[in-house]
Amino acid sequence: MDAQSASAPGVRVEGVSRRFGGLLALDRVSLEVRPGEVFGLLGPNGSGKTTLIRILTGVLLPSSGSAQVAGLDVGRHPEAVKAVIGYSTQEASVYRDLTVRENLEFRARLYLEPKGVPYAVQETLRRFGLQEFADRLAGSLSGGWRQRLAIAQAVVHGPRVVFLDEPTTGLNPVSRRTIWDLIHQEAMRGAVVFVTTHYMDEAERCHRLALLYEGKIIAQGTPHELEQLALQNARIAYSETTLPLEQIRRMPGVLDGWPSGNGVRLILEGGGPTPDLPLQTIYPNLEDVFIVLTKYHANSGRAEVRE
Ligand SMILES: Nc1ncnc2c1ncn2[C@@H]1O[C@H](COP(=O)(O)OP(=O)(O)OP(=O)(O)O)[C@@H](O)[C@H]1O
Repeated sequence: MDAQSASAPGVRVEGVSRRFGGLLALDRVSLEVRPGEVFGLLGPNGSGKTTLIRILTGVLLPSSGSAQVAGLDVGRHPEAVKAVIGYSTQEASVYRDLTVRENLEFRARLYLEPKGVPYAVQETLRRFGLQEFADRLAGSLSGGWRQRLAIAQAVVHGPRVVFLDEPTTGLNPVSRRTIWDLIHQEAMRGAVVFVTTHYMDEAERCHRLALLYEGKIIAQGTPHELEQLALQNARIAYSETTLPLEQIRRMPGVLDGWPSGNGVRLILEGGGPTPDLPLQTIYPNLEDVFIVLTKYHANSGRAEVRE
Protein backbone atom coordinates (compact mmCIF):
# COMPACT_ATOMS: atom_id res chain seq x y z
CA MET A 1 0.00 0.00 0.00
CA ASP A 2 1.46 3.39 -0.92
CA ALA A 3 1.14 6.60 1.09
CA GLN A 4 -1.55 7.96 -1.21
CA SER A 5 -3.82 4.90 -0.97
CA ALA A 6 -3.36 4.73 2.80
CA SER A 7 -5.05 8.13 3.11
CA ALA A 8 -7.59 7.66 0.29
CA PRO A 9 -11.19 6.91 1.29
CA GLY A 10 -12.19 3.26 1.09
CA VAL A 11 -15.67 1.99 1.87
CA ARG A 12 -17.77 3.20 4.78
CA VAL A 13 -21.19 1.75 5.57
CA GLU A 14 -23.23 3.32 8.37
CA GLY A 15 -26.41 1.74 9.68
CA VAL A 16 -27.58 0.47 6.29
CA SER A 17 -30.91 -1.37 6.23
CA ARG A 18 -32.77 -2.66 3.21
CA ARG A 19 -36.36 -3.90 3.10
CA PHE A 20 -38.03 -5.93 0.39
CA GLY A 21 -41.71 -5.62 1.31
CA GLY A 22 -42.02 -7.19 4.75
CA LEU A 23 -38.54 -8.74 4.64
CA LEU A 24 -35.63 -6.98 6.32
CA ALA A 25 -32.78 -8.23 4.11
CA LEU A 26 -30.17 -5.97 5.76
CA ASP A 27 -30.49 -4.74 9.32
CA ARG A 28 -28.37 -1.74 10.36
CA VAL A 29 -25.13 -2.92 8.79
CA SER A 30 -22.02 -0.85 9.54
CA LEU A 31 -18.48 -1.50 8.38
CA GLU A 32 -15.39 0.26 7.16
CA VAL A 33 -12.78 -1.06 4.76
CA ARG A 34 -9.52 0.71 3.96
CA PRO A 35 -7.63 0.79 0.67
CA GLY A 36 -5.21 -2.12 0.50
CA GLU A 37 -7.50 -4.46 2.44
CA VAL A 38 -9.05 -7.71 1.29
CA PHE A 39 -12.37 -7.84 3.12
CA GLY A 40 -14.38 -11.07 3.21
CA LEU A 41 -18.17 -11.18 3.45
CA LEU A 42 -19.33 -14.51 4.81
CA GLY A 43 -22.79 -15.76 5.50
CA PRO A 44 -25.25 -18.51 4.68
CA ASN A 45 -27.55 -18.31 1.65
CA GLY A 46 -30.02 -15.47 2.02
CA SER A 47 -28.04 -13.66 4.73
CA GLY A 48 -27.82 -10.44 2.67
CA LYS A 49 -24.36 -10.53 1.04
CA THR A 50 -25.60 -9.85 -2.48
CA THR A 51 -27.98 -7.15 -1.26
CA LEU A 52 -25.10 -5.36 0.46
CA ILE A 53 -22.91 -5.62 -2.64
CA ARG A 54 -25.75 -4.36 -4.84
CA ILE A 55 -26.07 -1.32 -2.59
CA LEU A 56 -22.33 -0.67 -2.65
CA THR A 57 -22.20 -0.96 -6.43
CA GLY A 58 -24.92 1.67 -6.88
CA VAL A 59 -27.49 -0.81 -8.19
CA LEU A 60 -29.87 -0.73 -5.23
CA LEU A 61 -30.71 2.06 -2.79
CA PRO A 62 -30.63 1.43 0.95
CA SER A 63 -33.97 1.86 2.76
CA SER A 64 -32.08 3.73 5.48
CA GLY A 65 -28.52 4.47 6.51
CA SER A 66 -25.72 5.64 4.27
CA ALA A 67 -22.72 4.25 2.43
CA GLN A 68 -19.72 5.86 0.78
CA VAL A 69 -17.57 4.13 -1.79
CA ALA A 70 -14.24 5.85 -2.54
CA GLY A 71 -15.70 8.95 -0.87
CA LEU A 72 -18.89 8.94 -2.99
CA ASP A 73 -22.33 8.53 -1.45
CA VAL A 74 -24.02 5.56 -3.12
CA GLY A 75 -27.50 7.00 -2.67
CA ARG A 76 -26.69 10.44 -4.12
CA HIS A 77 -24.12 9.54 -6.78
CA PRO A 78 -24.76 5.96 -7.93
CA GLU A 79 -23.47 6.63 -11.46
CA ALA A 80 -20.22 8.14 -10.17
CA VAL A 81 -19.84 5.11 -7.88
CA LYS A 82 -20.18 2.75 -10.86
CA ALA A 83 -17.25 4.55 -12.55
CA VAL A 84 -14.79 3.86 -9.73
CA ILE A 85 -15.59 0.22 -9.00
CA GLY A 86 -14.97 -3.14 -10.62
CA TYR A 87 -17.36 -6.05 -10.26
CA SER A 88 -17.12 -9.73 -11.07
CA THR A 89 -19.87 -12.25 -10.51
CA GLN A 90 -19.42 -15.98 -10.97
CA GLU A 91 -21.13 -16.54 -14.29
CA ALA A 92 -22.03 -13.21 -15.76
CA SER A 93 -18.76 -11.45 -16.45
CA VAL A 94 -17.01 -13.22 -19.35
CA TYR A 95 -18.26 -13.34 -22.96
CA ARG A 96 -17.32 -16.80 -24.18
CA ASP A 97 -17.54 -15.95 -27.88
CA LEU A 98 -15.04 -13.09 -27.59
CA THR A 99 -11.29 -13.58 -27.24
CA VAL A 100 -9.51 -12.85 -23.98
CA ARG A 101 -8.22 -9.55 -25.39
CA GLU A 102 -11.65 -8.58 -26.76
CA ASN A 103 -13.22 -9.24 -23.38
CA LEU A 104 -10.72 -6.92 -21.72
CA GLU A 105 -11.07 -4.27 -24.42
CA PHE A 106 -14.84 -4.35 -24.15
CA ARG A 107 -14.75 -3.72 -20.42
CA ALA A 108 -11.94 -1.14 -20.62
CA ARG A 109 -13.86 0.90 -23.23
CA LEU A 110 -16.79 1.26 -20.86
CA TYR A 111 -14.59 3.15 -18.41
CA LEU A 112 -11.55 4.61 -20.13
CA GLU A 113 -10.79 7.18 -22.82
CA PRO A 114 -10.14 5.30 -26.11
CA LYS A 115 -6.44 6.24 -26.09
CA GLY A 116 -5.97 4.63 -22.67
CA VAL A 117 -7.50 1.28 -23.66
CA PRO A 118 -4.55 -0.50 -25.40
CA TYR A 119 -2.13 0.17 -22.53
CA ALA A 120 -4.67 -0.89 -19.88
CA VAL A 121 -5.42 -4.12 -21.75
CA GLN A 122 -1.75 -4.93 -22.38
CA GLU A 123 -0.82 -4.23 -18.79
CA THR A 124 -3.68 -6.35 -17.46
CA LEU A 125 -2.79 -9.26 -19.78
CA ARG A 126 0.72 -9.08 -18.36
CA ARG A 127 -0.30 -8.78 -14.70
CA PHE A 128 -2.66 -11.72 -14.96
CA GLY A 129 -0.30 -13.90 -17.03
CA LEU A 130 -2.84 -13.99 -19.86
CA GLN A 131 -0.61 -12.89 -22.79
CA GLU A 132 -0.31 -16.33 -24.37
CA PHE A 133 -4.11 -16.73 -24.31
CA ALA A 134 -4.87 -13.22 -25.56
CA ASP A 135 -6.25 -14.38 -28.92
CA ARG A 136 -8.05 -17.48 -27.67
CA LEU A 137 -11.82 -17.50 -27.28
CA ALA A 138 -12.75 -17.13 -23.62
CA GLY A 139 -15.09 -20.11 -24.01
CA SER A 140 -12.13 -22.39 -24.80
CA LEU A 141 -10.30 -21.59 -21.52
CA SER A 142 -10.35 -23.94 -18.53
CA GLY A 143 -12.43 -22.85 -15.54
CA GLY A 144 -9.40 -21.53 -13.65
CA TRP A 145 -8.16 -19.40 -16.55
CA ARG A 146 -11.66 -18.13 -17.31
CA GLN A 147 -11.99 -17.04 -13.71
CA ARG A 148 -8.62 -15.32 -13.96
CA LEU A 149 -10.01 -13.43 -16.96
CA ALA A 150 -13.19 -12.56 -15.02
CA ILE A 151 -11.09 -10.88 -12.33
CA ALA A 152 -8.79 -9.28 -14.90
CA GLN A 153 -11.72 -7.58 -16.60
CA ALA A 154 -13.15 -6.43 -13.28
CA VAL A 155 -9.91 -4.50 -12.69
CA VAL A 156 -8.72 -3.56 -16.20
CA HIS A 157 -9.65 0.10 -15.63
CA GLY A 158 -7.82 0.28 -12.27
CA PRO A 159 -10.90 0.63 -10.02
CA ARG A 160 -10.56 1.95 -6.46
CA VAL A 161 -12.94 -0.69 -5.11
CA VAL A 162 -13.34 -4.23 -6.45
CA PHE A 163 -16.21 -6.62 -5.69
CA LEU A 164 -15.60 -10.30 -6.34
CA ASP A 165 -18.56 -12.58 -5.81
CA GLU A 166 -17.38 -16.13 -5.04
CA PRO A 167 -14.30 -15.85 -7.23
CA THR A 168 -13.05 -19.39 -6.60
CA THR A 169 -16.22 -21.47 -6.61
CA GLY A 170 -15.75 -24.70 -8.56
CA LEU A 171 -11.98 -24.34 -8.96
CA ASN A 172 -9.34 -26.87 -7.94
CA PRO A 173 -6.98 -26.01 -5.05
CA VAL A 174 -4.09 -24.96 -7.30
CA SER A 175 -6.26 -22.55 -9.31
CA ARG A 176 -7.82 -21.24 -6.10
CA ARG A 177 -4.39 -20.43 -4.74
CA THR A 178 -3.48 -18.54 -7.91
CA ILE A 179 -6.72 -16.57 -7.80
CA TRP A 180 -5.99 -15.56 -4.20
CA ASP A 181 -2.54 -14.34 -5.21
CA LEU A 182 -4.19 -12.15 -7.85
CA ILE A 183 -6.75 -10.87 -5.33
CA HIS A 184 -3.94 -9.80 -3.00
CA GLN A 185 -2.11 -8.23 -5.92
CA GLU A 186 -5.11 -5.92 -6.42
CA ALA A 187 -5.11 -4.95 -2.75
CA MET A 188 -1.38 -4.26 -2.95
CA ARG A 189 -1.92 -1.73 -5.73
CA GLY A 190 -4.14 0.09 -3.22
CA ALA A 191 -7.66 -1.11 -4.08
CA VAL A 192 -10.32 -2.07 -1.56
CA VAL A 193 -11.22 -5.67 -2.39
CA PHE A 194 -14.54 -7.17 -1.26
CA VAL A 195 -14.79 -10.93 -1.61
CA THR A 196 -17.73 -13.18 -0.88
CA THR A 197 -16.92 -16.83 -0.35
CA HIS A 198 -18.47 -19.98 1.00
CA TYR A 199 -15.09 -21.62 1.57
CA MET A 200 -14.07 -21.14 5.17
CA ASP A 201 -10.44 -22.13 4.58
CA GLU A 202 -10.26 -19.31 2.04
CA ALA A 203 -11.76 -16.78 4.40
CA GLU A 204 -8.49 -17.06 6.33
CA ARG A 205 -6.81 -15.33 3.42
CA CYS A 206 -8.79 -12.12 3.95
CA HIS A 207 -7.29 -9.33 6.06
CA ARG A 208 -10.65 -8.88 7.77
CA LEU A 209 -14.04 -10.53 7.66
CA ALA A 210 -17.67 -9.79 8.45
CA LEU A 211 -20.10 -12.56 9.29
CA LEU A 212 -23.60 -11.81 8.05
CA TYR A 213 -26.52 -13.71 9.50
CA GLU A 214 -30.17 -12.91 8.77
CA GLY A 215 -29.20 -9.47 7.49
CA LYS A 216 -27.09 -8.52 10.51
CA ILE A 217 -23.34 -8.39 10.94
CA ILE A 218 -22.88 -10.67 13.94
CA ALA A 219 -19.09 -10.31 14.07
CA GLN A 220 -16.29 -8.64 12.21
CA GLY A 221 -12.54 -8.57 12.57
CA THR A 222 -9.38 -10.33 11.47
CA PRO A 223 -9.52 -14.13 11.23
CA HIS A 224 -7.51 -14.27 14.46
CA GLU A 225 -9.88 -11.86 16.26
CA LEU A 226 -12.86 -13.93 15.20
CA GLU A 227 -11.20 -17.10 16.45
CA GLN A 228 -10.62 -15.39 19.80
CA LEU A 229 -14.24 -14.22 19.88
CA ALA A 230 -15.39 -17.80 19.29
CA LEU A 231 -13.14 -18.99 22.11
CA GLN A 232 -14.83 -16.53 24.48
CA ASN A 233 -18.10 -18.31 23.77
CA ALA A 234 -17.14 -21.94 23.20
CA ARG A 235 -14.48 -24.60 23.40
CA ILE A 236 -13.49 -26.72 20.42
CA ALA A 237 -12.48 -30.32 21.11
CA TYR A 238 -11.72 -33.61 19.45
CA SER A 239 -13.00 -36.83 20.95
CA GLU A 240 -11.90 -40.28 19.88
CA THR A 241 -15.18 -42.01 20.58
CA THR A 242 -17.35 -44.56 18.79
CA LEU A 243 -20.60 -43.37 20.38
CA PRO A 244 -23.28 -42.49 17.81
CA LEU A 245 -23.20 -38.85 16.70
CA GLU A 246 -26.87 -38.32 17.55
CA GLN A 247 -26.22 -39.38 21.15
CA ILE A 248 -23.18 -37.08 21.40
CA ARG A 249 -25.11 -34.11 20.03
CA ARG A 250 -27.76 -34.56 22.76
CA MET A 251 -25.21 -34.51 25.60
CA PRO A 252 -25.36 -31.50 27.93
CA GLY A 253 -22.77 -28.88 26.97
CA VAL A 254 -22.49 -30.04 23.34
CA LEU A 255 -23.44 -27.37 20.81
CA ASP A 256 -22.51 -29.37 17.73
CA GLY A 257 -20.38 -32.25 16.56
CA TRP A 258 -19.45 -34.01 13.35
CA PRO A 259 -17.22 -36.92 12.28
CA SER A 260 -13.51 -36.17 12.02
CA GLY A 261 -10.82 -38.81 11.45
CA ASN A 262 -11.39 -41.66 13.92
CA GLY A 263 -13.56 -39.58 16.20
CA VAL A 264 -15.73 -36.50 16.47
CA ARG A 265 -14.98 -32.78 16.31
CA LEU A 266 -17.04 -31.00 18.95
CA ILE A 267 -18.16 -27.50 19.75
CA LEU A 268 -18.79 -27.23 23.48
CA GLU A 269 -20.68 -24.49 25.26
CA GLY A 270 -18.24 -22.06 26.92
CA GLY A 271 -18.55 -22.45 30.70
CA GLY A 272 -21.16 -25.21 30.20
CA PRO A 273 -21.14 -28.78 31.54
CA THR A 274 -18.35 -31.06 30.26
CA PRO A 275 -19.72 -34.11 28.42
CA ASP A 276 -18.62 -37.53 29.61
CA LEU A 277 -16.22 -38.16 26.71
CA PRO A 278 -12.45 -38.33 26.25
CA LEU A 279 -11.67 -34.76 25.15
CA GLN A 280 -8.70 -33.07 23.58
CA THR A 281 -9.00 -29.28 23.24
CA ILE A 282 -8.11 -27.96 19.78
CA TYR A 283 -7.74 -24.51 18.24
CA PRO A 284 -10.78 -23.38 16.22
CA ASN A 285 -10.71 -22.98 12.47
CA LEU A 286 -13.00 -20.48 10.74
CA GLU A 287 -15.70 -23.06 10.14
CA ASP A 288 -15.88 -23.65 13.91
CA VAL A 289 -15.97 -19.89 14.43
CA PHE A 290 -18.82 -19.50 12.01
CA ILE A 291 -20.85 -22.25 13.69
CA VAL A 292 -20.21 -20.90 17.19
CA LEU A 293 -21.10 -17.32 16.33
CA THR A 294 -24.22 -18.14 14.34
CA LYS A 295 -25.48 -20.51 17.05
CA TYR A 296 -24.93 -17.98 19.79
CA HIS A 297 -26.51 -15.28 17.76
CA ALA A 298 -29.53 -17.45 16.91
CA ASN A 299 -29.97 -18.40 20.59
CA SER A 300 -29.24 -15.23 22.47
CA GLY A 301 -27.18 -12.77 20.49
CA ARG A 302 -24.46 -13.17 23.12
CA ALA A 303 -21.61 -13.18 20.63
CA GLU A 304 -22.61 -9.79 19.21
CA VAL A 305 -20.00 -7.83 17.35
CA ARG A 306 -17.34 -5.94 19.23
CA GLU A 307 -14.53 -4.09 17.53
N1 LIG B 1 -35.23 -8.06 -5.23
C1 LIG B 1 -35.64 -8.75 -4.16
N2 LIG B 1 -36.95 -8.83 -3.86
C2 LIG B 1 -37.38 -9.51 -2.77
N3 LIG B 1 -36.54 -10.16 -1.91
C3 LIG B 1 -35.23 -10.12 -2.18
C4 LIG B 1 -34.70 -9.42 -3.31
N4 LIG B 1 -33.34 -9.56 -3.30
C5 LIG B 1 -33.04 -10.32 -2.22
N5 LIG B 1 -34.17 -10.65 -1.54
C6 LIG B 1 -34.22 -11.43 -0.30
O1 LIG B 1 -33.34 -10.82 0.63
C7 LIG B 1 -32.66 -11.82 1.41
C8 LIG B 1 -31.16 -11.66 1.25
O2 LIG B 1 -30.80 -12.06 -0.07
P1 LIG B 1 -29.32 -11.97 -0.67
O3 LIG B 1 -29.40 -12.40 -2.10
O4 LIG B 1 -28.76 -10.64 -0.37
O5 LIG B 1 -28.56 -13.07 0.19
P2 LIG B 1 -27.12 -13.73 -0.03
O6 LIG B 1 -26.47 -13.74 1.30
O7 LIG B 1 -26.43 -13.06 -1.14
O8 LIG B 1 -27.49 -15.21 -0.46
P3 LIG B 1 -26.70 -16.23 -1.49
O9 LIG B 1 -25.48 -16.70 -0.76
O10 LIG B 1 -27.72 -17.31 -1.68
O11 LIG B 1 -26.41 -15.46 -2.74
C9 LIG B 1 -33.19 -13.16 0.93
O12 LIG B 1 -34.22 -13.56 1.80
C10 LIG B 1 -33.72 -12.85 -0.45
O13 LIG B 1 -34.77 -13.73 -0.80
